[in-house]
Amino acid sequence: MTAPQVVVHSGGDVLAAAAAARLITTIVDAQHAREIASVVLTGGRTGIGVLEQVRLSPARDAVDWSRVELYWGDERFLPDGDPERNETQARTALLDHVGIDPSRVHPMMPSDGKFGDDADAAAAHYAELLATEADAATDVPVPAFDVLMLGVGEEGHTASLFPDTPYVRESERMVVGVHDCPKPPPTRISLTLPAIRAAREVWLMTTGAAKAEPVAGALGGADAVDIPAAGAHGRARTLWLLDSAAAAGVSA
Ligand SMILES: O=C(O)C(O)[C@@H](O)[C@H](O)[C@H](O)COP(=O)(O)O
Repeated sequence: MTAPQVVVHSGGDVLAAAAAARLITTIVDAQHAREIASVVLTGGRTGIGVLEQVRLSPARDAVDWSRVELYWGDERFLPDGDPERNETQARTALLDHVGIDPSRVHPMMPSDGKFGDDADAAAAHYAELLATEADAATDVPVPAFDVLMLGVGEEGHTASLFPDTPYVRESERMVVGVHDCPKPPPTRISLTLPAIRAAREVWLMTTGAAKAEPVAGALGGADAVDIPAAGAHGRARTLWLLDSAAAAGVSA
């Protein structure tokens, strides 16, 4: 397991701009090394704010967006195009503005898709998709994601893995339908911790005083069942990108 690295920014706006710059260079480097970069997006204000900053950055043109493979770490199980879907928000923030190859964009199924309101079937379908791109570099059936971004909830959830649930304990399946979530909407689809850990780099990005407790807990060695964000780490790097309010409880 990679030891977490912590970068503290003065505020949320700086964090979003700095993370956007980091994402652009990470994609450029991955394309240089491996032709195609694979990136896992997240929902939430911080994750979407980073995508907005990528859109606003002139450096975004350093990326060949047609060679970026895009996945999601979790999705709110809502109808296609719903403004609360992580996919919809990512498209509005960035994807509609750059030359993405539509065949390389892999959203999780909406609740009015092929599987109707069966989130478990939609999750199994996403697991099958990930398995078709599985990479020998990981020991699980998912791609070797170059970078996987995550947000952190006030009670320590990450992706849609909430504390003390069967989903955060999942060790076999790569993708799960998540039910009865405390954060709306109640039904979601999420990568599990084993799938998240297949990523080369995992970035946990969060801001604000309300996140100080889970951040301190996760970095202080909490069990992932209690603080799911504590269980998210990358094969090569685990990076916590925080503002000073969220980092308030982290010991230097
Ligand atoms: O779809 C979602 O809701 C998420 O992916 C979720 O895990 C989110 O990233 C955190 O709840 C943080 O959200 P904020 O950045 O808005 O606090």
